[in-house]
Amino acid sequence: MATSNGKQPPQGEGEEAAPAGSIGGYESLHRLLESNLSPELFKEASRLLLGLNCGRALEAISLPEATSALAKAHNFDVQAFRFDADKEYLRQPRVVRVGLIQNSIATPTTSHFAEQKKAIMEKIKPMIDAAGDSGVNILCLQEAWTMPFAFCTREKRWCEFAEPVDGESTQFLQQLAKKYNMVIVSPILERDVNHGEIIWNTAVVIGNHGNIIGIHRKNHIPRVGDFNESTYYMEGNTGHPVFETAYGKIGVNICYGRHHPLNWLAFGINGAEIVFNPSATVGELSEPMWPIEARNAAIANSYFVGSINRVGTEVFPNPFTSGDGKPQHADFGHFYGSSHFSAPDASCTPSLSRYRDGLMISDMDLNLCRQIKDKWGFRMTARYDTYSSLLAKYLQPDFKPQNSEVYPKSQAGVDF
Ligand code: BAL
Repeated sequence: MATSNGKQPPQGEGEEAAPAGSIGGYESLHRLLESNLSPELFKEASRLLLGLNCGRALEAISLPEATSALAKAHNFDVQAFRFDADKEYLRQPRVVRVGLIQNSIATPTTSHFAEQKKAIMEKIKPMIDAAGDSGVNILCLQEAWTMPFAFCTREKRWCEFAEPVDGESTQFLQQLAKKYNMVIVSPILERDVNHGEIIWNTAVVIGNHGNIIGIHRKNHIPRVGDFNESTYYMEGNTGHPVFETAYGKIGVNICYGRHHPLNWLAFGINGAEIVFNPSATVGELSEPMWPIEARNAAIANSYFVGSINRVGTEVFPNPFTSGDGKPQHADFGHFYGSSHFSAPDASCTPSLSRYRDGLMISDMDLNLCRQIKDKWGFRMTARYDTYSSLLAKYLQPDFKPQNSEVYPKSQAGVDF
């Protein structure tokens, strides 16, 4: 159920310009197609783009009026869909309601840091209330949600946004987790007070009783485009933890880690049923990849994936360059939102807007994970022994790729 019609007509002559980040005035590709195709054609396009769950298109689910009222009052979108599983003889359905929040920053990056943080918390509070009012069991926020994604600047003053695992933002969310009996995944900039106050890109997992279940630190740190995150933090040291929550087993693959299939695999091997991908990424760099990588991870690992990306363009006081010879600039470009869920059966929800704040909710029957494992047998047929020995060899200094130079032609002239 969407609160905004999402069908922005293309801007005609003299009309105000299309919203920044829209697709010619439309919120998303899905909305563009919905507005320009016949219902029959749109249904076919949706089938091809979003797949089918249990043989049918995903059904939207209706939410309480309180949720719609909050969305309208605070100008964010809400969409909600349901993933079913086949009925089983020996197991009851295990339906979990999961939410994703995407948002822009709330004040300019030139504002006082305390004001920036406070304004973001005030902005997402009604969105979390909407999730709570809707009965969301597990909610995930976006990467480094408490701050602008300032890691392009290489300026170390932005480290002041870093906080201990049990710091201000965790305390803010613990109250809401208890209030709504909701697990909350909170990706922040962590100040590791027990290890020289170094900084990590960390997801704090807060239990539905307001307890801190655990943390995960971003495993893979980008050195691409303006993403100068390696200036601030190192690769994580927490492995691939899967957190046993009251509602199911969850993992967190933070942003750039989505480009690494083995990262996704490790969470699957550790038993994840839902893996969240809290991210911050921009169109020119990654948008063609965005709908593919998480969906493929869900398929390959037979689990659900919740992909979250922030929205908006964040302009910083001091220009910087990407070190690519191009002119200096003061922003990353447009963070394109497009948060969505992917399922193990290759179906997925439409995406949230490319430019508006939004809450995406999904009911998912976790029984689907094992049903797809049984159907496709990807874990069974994975031949991990083959790949683990190849990787072990690859790590040796004297490794040589298996190709014709290494394996001389056979008598018949056929390469091995
Ligand atoms: N935060 C890194 C950007 C990307 O992987 O798309």
